[in-house]
Amino acid sequence: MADERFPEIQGGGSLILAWQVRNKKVLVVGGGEVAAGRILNLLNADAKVVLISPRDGLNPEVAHRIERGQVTYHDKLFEPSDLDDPAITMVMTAVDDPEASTRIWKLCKEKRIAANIADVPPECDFYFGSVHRDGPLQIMVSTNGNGPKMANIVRRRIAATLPPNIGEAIAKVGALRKKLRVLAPGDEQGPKRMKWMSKVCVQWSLEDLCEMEDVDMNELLQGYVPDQVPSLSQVRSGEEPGVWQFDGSYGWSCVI
Ligand SMILES: C[C@@]1(CC(=O)O)C2=NC(=C\c3[nH]c(c(CCC(=O)O)c3CC(=O)O)Cc3[nH]c(c(CC(=O)O)c3CCC(=O)O)/C=C3\N/C(=C\2)[C@@H](CCC(=O)O)[C@]3(C)CC(=O)O)/[C@H]1CCC(=O)O
Ligand SMILES: NC(=O)c1ccc[n+]([C@@H]2O[C@H](COP(=O)([O-])OP(=O)(O)OC[C@H]3O[C@@H](n4cnc5c(N)ncnc54)[C@H](O)[C@@H]3O)[C@@H](O)[C@H]2O)c1
Repeated sequence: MADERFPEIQGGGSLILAWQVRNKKVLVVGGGEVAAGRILNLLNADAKVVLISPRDGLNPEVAHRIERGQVTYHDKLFEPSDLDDPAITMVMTAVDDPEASTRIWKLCKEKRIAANIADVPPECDFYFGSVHRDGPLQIMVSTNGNGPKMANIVRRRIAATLPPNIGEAIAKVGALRKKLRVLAPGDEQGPKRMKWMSKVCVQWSLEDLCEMEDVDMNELLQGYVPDQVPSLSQVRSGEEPGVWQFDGSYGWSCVI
């Protein structure tokens, strides 16, 4: 029976997460075009990438990453012992050899290592999606295996509707939240902190958030204790929010 108070379950989706791989070892097998995309995503997430692929099949982008020392490279075909390092948290294969792929997948399952075998959905613990990135903002679109190209099209459409400065505004909010946690540390402040931050995000325009400098943040934070959210112009003029100030203009009102 449906109960309007709670969301209906819609099975068949993926659990979409933002996996933190910073400084964690991820093994990539294969050095073609698909691997180049995987490596880019991993490096953007600050992972330590270990790449196994014979030099003669390297894609130019992958070769560039190796030259720059952005990945740890082993010029060879995959061997089972490559999975012996217990620091490996994830494996991605993008090879043009389905049998090798399946062997690697089985070994990963024995070792309980999460794996993505490009092009073989039944052998994926996780799928990739189409990602839009703007500074700290990431948007991933998944069609859950139905239409990867459609994921690309939807992602582009979404990106086209976003304000151009949204990433910058979010970065400023991140800096403000950091400062707030220093000013008002502790778990007991949590609910007040969260409410106040939400108000700032709702009441300030994206333009004002982008414009916010370090000194403005410090001034704005003065509003935290009295639970007020002054606007950027109030912050800059030192006005208090909600306090009427004479702006130099007179108005008339007639009540008949
Ligand atoms: C999103 C993206 C991310 C990325 O890989 O980075 C991604 N595929 C992308 C492109 C793409 N892949 C393919 C085409 C050719 C056109 C077409 O088939 O549509 C194009 C288009 C192109 O190349 O432009 C071929 C293809 N892909 C898969 C199969 C196997 C199969 O379906 O059985 C086949 C062979 C089908 C066949 O033989 O017919 C499988 C998967 N591909 C996924 C992700 C996962 C599901 C994501 C989802 O459903 O949303 C999943 C399940 C597993 C995985 O690989 O993680 C990236 C776009 C990024 C971007 O441009 O923004
Ligand atoms: N999921 C997707 O989005 C998607 C899109 C296109 C293609 N694919 C599939 O992904 C796979 C890779 O595609 P590609 O275009 O990058 O292929 P590619 O042929 O350009 O590259 C394959 C790479 O794997 C290396 N390789 C082969 N066997 C190896 C082994 N045993 N150990 C280590 N390295 C090995 C090769 O030397 C080469 O560098 C293919 O199966 C392709 O059909 C997936």
